[in-house]
Amino acid sequence: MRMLLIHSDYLEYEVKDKALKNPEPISEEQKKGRLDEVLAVFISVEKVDESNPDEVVEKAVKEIKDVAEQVKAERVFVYPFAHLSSELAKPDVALKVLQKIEEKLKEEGFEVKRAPFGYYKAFKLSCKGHPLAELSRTVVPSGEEVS
Ligand SMILES: Nc1ncnc2c1ncn2[C@@H]1O[C@H](CO)[C@@H](NC(=O)[C@@H](N)CO)[C@H]1O
Repeated sequence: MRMLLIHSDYLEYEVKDKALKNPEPISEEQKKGRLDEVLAVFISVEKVDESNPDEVVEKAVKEIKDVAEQVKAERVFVYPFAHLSSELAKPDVALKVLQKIEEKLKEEGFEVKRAPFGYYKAFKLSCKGHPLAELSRTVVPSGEEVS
């Protein structure tokens, strides 16, 4: 899994079109979303993660929590982003992983939104620009190699 973490004044998105034949079903309300004072986490779930999705969820949540504590962010925006890897996991696995990351971050006490999966989306982001505002992390199941 590849993650790009951007500490932001805000992130907002608007769903534009289907990017998959069967995207995640969403309500009218989910077609737009915004969070202020947020750690935006753009995530590409990778094929290597398919060998142990639950473990990669745990590792990702740990990394996100660690960065959120460093930048003092209480909100997290989980953003499916298929552009950080050329070895993507299948959509059904990827969606489940992203849903679990969202769920576990909420259990940790964060306010969390997750952008809809399987769509083209317009988005606006205001990066804060401090030294820890732009970070990347890679997590893989134990025993797998980071490519
Ligand atoms: N392995 C994967 N990891 C993360 N997201 C994934 C994925 N496989 C499919 N998606 C989702 O389907 C859209 C089309 O690839 C993706 N859409 C996007 O990445 C938008 N930024 C538009 O390009 C994403 O929602």
